[in-house]
Amino acid sequence: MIRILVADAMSEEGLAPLLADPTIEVVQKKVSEVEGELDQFDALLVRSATKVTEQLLQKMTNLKIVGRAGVGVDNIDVDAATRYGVVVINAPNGNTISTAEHTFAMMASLVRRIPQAHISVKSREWNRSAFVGVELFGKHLGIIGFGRIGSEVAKRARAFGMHVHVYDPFLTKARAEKIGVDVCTLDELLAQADIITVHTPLTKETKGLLGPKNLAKTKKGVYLINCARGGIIDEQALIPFLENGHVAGVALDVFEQEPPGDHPLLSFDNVVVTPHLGASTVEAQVNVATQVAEEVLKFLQGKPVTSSINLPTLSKDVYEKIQAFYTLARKMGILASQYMSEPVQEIAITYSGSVADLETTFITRSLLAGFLKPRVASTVNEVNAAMIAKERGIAFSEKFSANGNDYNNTITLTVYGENKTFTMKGTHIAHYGDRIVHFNGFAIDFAPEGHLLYIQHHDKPGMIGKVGNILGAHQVNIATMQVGRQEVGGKAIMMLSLDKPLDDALVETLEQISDIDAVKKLEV
Ligand SMILES: NC(=O)C1=CN([C@@H]2O[C@H](COP(=O)(O)OP(=O)(O)OC[C@H]3O[C@@H](n4cnc5c(N)ncnc54)[C@H](O)[C@@H]3O)[C@@H](O)[C@H]2O)C=CC1
Ligand SMILES: O=C(O)CCC(=O)C(=O)O
Repeated sequence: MIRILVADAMSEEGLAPLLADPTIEVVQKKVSEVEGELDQFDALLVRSATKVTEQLLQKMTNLKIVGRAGVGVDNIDVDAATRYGVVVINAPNGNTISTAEHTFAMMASLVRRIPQAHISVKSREWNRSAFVGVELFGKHLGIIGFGRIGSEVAKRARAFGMHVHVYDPFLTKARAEKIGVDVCTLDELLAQADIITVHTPLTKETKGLLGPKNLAKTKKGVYLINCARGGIIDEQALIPFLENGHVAGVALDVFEQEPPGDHPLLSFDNVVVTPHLGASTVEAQVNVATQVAEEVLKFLQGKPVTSSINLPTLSKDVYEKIQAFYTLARKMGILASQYMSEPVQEIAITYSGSVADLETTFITRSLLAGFLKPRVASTVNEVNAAMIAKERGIAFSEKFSANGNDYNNTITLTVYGENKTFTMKGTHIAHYGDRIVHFNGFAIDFAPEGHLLYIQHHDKPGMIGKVGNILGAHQVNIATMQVGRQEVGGKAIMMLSLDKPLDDALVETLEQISDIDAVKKLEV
């Protein structure tokens, strides 16, 4: 039974695909309520309240995926999750419209002083002259961060007759022209805008982006809005600008600390606040919960996910094309790791023929994961394989060649160890399966599956019989046997596929046979 912990409040309608699956148990409780059973969950779904820290990840030893029902993953230690091989996904566009609309609601509230007027009327006052606002029509709106939400805000601003100026260092000219916005530098935006709204993630570049220096470059009487992340507008820096009237008003949905407690900004009449409500609409909550539930379900069924933060994103089409090579690469990694039972410094992979045209990042990660698995005590998978290889000083590289070496496709793997170098070549043949066609310098043809026994010997009559007799005497049945040699009478190999794993004692017996140089059990 798969167990999923839904640690923050989420739409039941959105969770329906998980709740309907009889193989899944969904537990809707806070982390603190399931402390004793944290090691039993396969997936964890959160919004922004639950902090997915390294300590929590350490306790959730069976965890495979964290789903964030929303955009920002700043409440998740993604680096730690990656180290532990836990996939992190989010729901990037389910709450875009809600947050853009909330930004507009904040903008209107700010310039028409709606919250202040509301409180006044509720206090039984009728003071119309105290709440004269300004129009949005004809005003210059500066949008910092022109992604999903920023661009939806721009569309609405144009419908209101506003002039839109955009600053986003990662915005391509083509996209800006397509949407028809005025792209400018940050300084130009600060100098022109009557209202500035921020829609970037919180990064080390955007933290304090509107701090003392940049606030001083804004127009006198500017309005500021933050419905993105607390800290993009420096809260402390705002105070003198509000006190001296340079900033006419601020609308904040997000805070550096949430909840903000008794924050000095809350005492200003012209500071309008909401408790992180950008995504809090029925529609957005259904959207994000549905997105994240569907993605988690796909992941747990072994299908590709499209909104991962720490895995390369794959479309269904691409996944279907690479799936066979992904499996072949994993098996090659496992075989090579067992064969090279010594420290390795480098893994070189060459993709040749049709596989060279595919998205190979995932295939390479699969090979690395297969290679590292027998060597690493903790979870190793496509999420953390590259990171673990790096940590352990194993360099890896990819090369591509149009020529498939007599096959439609091949993956060639070379592992450089402290004492030796090992090479293997594999291919995938449609409707037939995976084959290893080159192993340790020998041309051969075997399926990388099950209990394999590699024997390196001298090419002499009777070798197969000697091995067969010993295995037969110990009731070990040989399912298949492939042989290869470099030259007549020279070095040769046998690759046997057995019906059961071999005892170490039997391996030692086989090693005693004269003219046998090496015997290795390989389990795939
Ligand atoms: N208040 C709320 O409830 C919600 C808040 N958010 C927050 O809103 C923000 C925007 O979300 P989306 O539009 O979905 O993200 P997005 O990723 O689509 O857009 C972010 C944009 O910021 C730009 N950017 C990055 N660094 C920048 C910099 N140094 N200067 C200027 N631009 C920069 C990026 O190029 C990108 O275009 C995020 O912080 C997200 O967490 C999102 C949903 C709900
Ligand atoms: O879950 C929420 O309500 C917060 C949404 C949010 O901030 C985000 O999606 O980045």
